[in-house]
Amino acid sequence: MKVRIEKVVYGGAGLAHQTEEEGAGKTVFVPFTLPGELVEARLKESRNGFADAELIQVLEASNERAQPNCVHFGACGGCHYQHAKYETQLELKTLILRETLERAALVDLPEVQVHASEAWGYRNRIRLRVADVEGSPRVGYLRRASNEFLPVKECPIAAPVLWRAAEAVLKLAEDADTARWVRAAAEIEFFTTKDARALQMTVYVRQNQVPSPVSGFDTFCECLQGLLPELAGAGVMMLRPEGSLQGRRMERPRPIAAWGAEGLSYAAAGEKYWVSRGGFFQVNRFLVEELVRIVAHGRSGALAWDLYAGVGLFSRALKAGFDEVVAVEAAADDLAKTFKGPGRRAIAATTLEFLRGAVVQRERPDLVVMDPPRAGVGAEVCELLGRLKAREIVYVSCDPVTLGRDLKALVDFGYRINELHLVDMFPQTFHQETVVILRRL
Ligand SMILES: C[S@@+](CC[C@H](N)C(=O)[O-])C[C@H]1O[C@@H](n2cnc3c(N)ncnc32)[C@H](O)[C@@H]1O
Repeated sequence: MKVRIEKVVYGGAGLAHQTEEEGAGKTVFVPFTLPGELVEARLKESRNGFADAELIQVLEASNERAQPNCVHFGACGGCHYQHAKYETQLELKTLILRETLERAALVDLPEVQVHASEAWGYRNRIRLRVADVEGSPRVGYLRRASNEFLPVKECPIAAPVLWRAAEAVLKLAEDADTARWVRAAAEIEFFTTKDARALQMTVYVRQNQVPSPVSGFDTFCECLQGLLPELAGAGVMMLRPEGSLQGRRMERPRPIAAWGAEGLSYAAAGEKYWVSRGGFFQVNRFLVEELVRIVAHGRSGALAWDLYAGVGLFSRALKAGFDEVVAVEAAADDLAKTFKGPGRRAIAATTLEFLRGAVVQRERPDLVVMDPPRAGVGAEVCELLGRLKAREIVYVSCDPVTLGRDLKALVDFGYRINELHLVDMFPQTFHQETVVILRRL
């Protein structure tokens, strides 16, 4: 079938309508296409009124098309926009953000301020799968829209040291002393600092494949460090056997071996953050400073709350302008160790637990910063914030759909959207990071 792409939607696909003759005007989603393009596509899956299609060929290409930088683009599930020039990716994301917020019934939106990234080599963390291909271990990601392993030989969105680390691990599969650790690994995660001088590795091993003795992990890491001097520390996490009933419900990896440093000291925005192995840190090594500046710079008052604080990235920057900063984080081990001293309080709690208590105490911060996971903050958090009446809220979001839902609730509780920032933390992918500044009316 031939269709003309009208726009690109959240998720990365182009949207088109089938002709009346072919499909009674049904909406079709075709990946790797751009607005205005005429494409030939094959229908894959049809739902009520919608269909997913596979791109066969571009018949009339957009001027915004670019040559993908990675040989795996299209097959790999990681990237969605390498076929578009970087400036075009930013425009697409801006349009998608506006449209998603408007669909959530938000009106009078301010202009979107766009903050671009380096387009390549930006990721400070990658998590690779490891699988045997024709007798040799290979690393890779998941094939697009499937659970199938895709062996890869490059990942140009990752910091080069991360890919060098993957190659060094595979090299150790050639040595009888170290091969068992590579063969036992189900997944391997690498995390590096902004300057790429230090690196952490986490090896995920299935319970029924743990090499014995586990003490041999030290030798493995020492050999790896010989090839990769940046390696500062490493650990082994045990996963439940694949397909086990418990594993499917909730898989909590358990540490079973460790070598070297337990985390990395990550220098960003004039501070040093301690990130334990496996702990959260913003993934784009070039945009962290910009993100911190948008969230915290120039804000001041008596009391600020940093909800979903992670390692305290925003909390520390906020301390420059506030007498007291309270950082709230559900997994607060690193935060509790590092965010202390006069005017600094780290609280190990969920945001909801914290806010329920704060309402009872009648606390009233000047500023609330919140950076939740994809699911957003949800209805009860918005309602409690509506009662707490902070002067300003800064909402950092990685999902425009849940953001729209939460913003609508906050607007209904008396807030106005003053600034909208698109901070492109994830170039080449459909993922987008938004910072919204809300003020009380
Ligand atoms: C997107 S990260 C943001 C971290 C931090 N703001 C930063 O920039 O480094 C979300 C954080 O929220 C934490 N978290 C998840 N659910 C939570 C909850 N219900 N209450 C508090 N923290 C939560 C996670 O552990 C994670 O550290």
